[in-house]
Amino acid sequence: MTRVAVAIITNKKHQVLIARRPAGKVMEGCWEFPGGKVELGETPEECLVRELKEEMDLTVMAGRFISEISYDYDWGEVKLLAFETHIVEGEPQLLEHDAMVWVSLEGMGDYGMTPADEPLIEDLLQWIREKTSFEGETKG
Ligand SMILES: Nc1nc2c([nH]c(=O)n2[C@H]2C[C@H](O)[C@@H](COP(=O)(O)OP(=O)(O)OP(=O)(O)O)O2)c(=O)[nH]1
Repeated sequence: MTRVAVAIITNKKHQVLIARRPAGKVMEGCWEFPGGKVELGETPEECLVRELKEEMDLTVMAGRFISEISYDYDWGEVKLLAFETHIVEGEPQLLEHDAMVWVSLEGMGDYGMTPADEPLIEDLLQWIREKTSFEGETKG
């Protein structure tokens, strides 16, 4: 089983950053959350700091754990671990993807996300509803 840490990065409009896997990779053309395989001796949070620097030249801080999803591909099982992730410094660059977009979770259905992401998006919808209603309350 491969553990994969994925970054849920939101902007002020509550849109989430997704990026497209380039030609030549498995699932080429699929959209995904930035992130990657957790290496030996590394926490998922450390993995996100490393991967976001490598993939997008972003300095990030992994925050709260949101949800995990296991999915069986024909080449093996992946477990996606999703964390709320904050940009500390930088603008996202396309170093390993061929496109990126900020999109609302409701609009994500229009993008062909990787199959493992589909059940995760359900959890994220619940998470963002709770988050935005909480923010609404604290704003008075
Ligand atoms: N980053 C990311 N990976 C995902 C998502 N959904 C999903 O099934 N995956 C899979 C694709 C890959 O098999 C794995 C992530 O590994 P990776 O990005 O480090 O590796 P890769 O396959 O792109 O390339 P490689 O390093 O194995 O050559 O998890 C997602 O939303 N984000």
